[in-house]
Amino acid sequence: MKPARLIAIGRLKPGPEAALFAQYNARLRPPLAVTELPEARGGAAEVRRREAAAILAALPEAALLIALDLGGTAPTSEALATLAERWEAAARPLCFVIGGAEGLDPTVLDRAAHRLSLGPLTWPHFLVRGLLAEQWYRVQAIRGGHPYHRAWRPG
Ligand SMILES: C[S@@+](CC[C@H](N)C(=O)[O-])C[C@H]1O[C@@H](n2cnc3c(N)ncnc32)[C@H](O)[C@@H]1O
Repeated sequence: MKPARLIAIGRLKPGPEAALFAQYNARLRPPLAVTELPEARGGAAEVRRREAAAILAALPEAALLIALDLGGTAPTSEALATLAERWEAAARPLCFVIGGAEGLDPTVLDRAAHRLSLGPLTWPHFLVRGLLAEQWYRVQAIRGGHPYHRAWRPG
């Protein structure tokens, strides 16, 4: 896998969510490089705007941005593996973004090359880090033919 960065709102304290992320990120070759940005204060729209300014400032200029967003498309793990190949072929720094409690501002969503949903349920942003790391590890397993991923669907 090519190197990828994760920009995430909030400081993840030691606890189950941090352990989950660390467990899967340690299996990734290479692991996701994480940039944490502080949660903004204010009304919901103001929080989104301020966090968006920080996200866009932290983003490498040529980055291929993948926004974790409930309103995005929710691929199967196999389809995510295919998307990963396409994203890597673009030869741009791959950067995932996870929003805060108020979600991502439209300026970030508009900048995204892809809006990735992990399904229609709303997950806490700190848990999304672990879910993303697990799926990115699964993508690595799918691409490498590793038995961690067992493709099976009920007939
Ligand atoms: C608590 S959620 C924000 C909820 C907010 N009302 C919204 O609609 O985006 C915090 C962040 O976690 C991520 N997230 C939560 N659930 C998700 C899902 N099902 N798919 C993709 N990302 C999700 C998104 O990046 C979101 O900005």
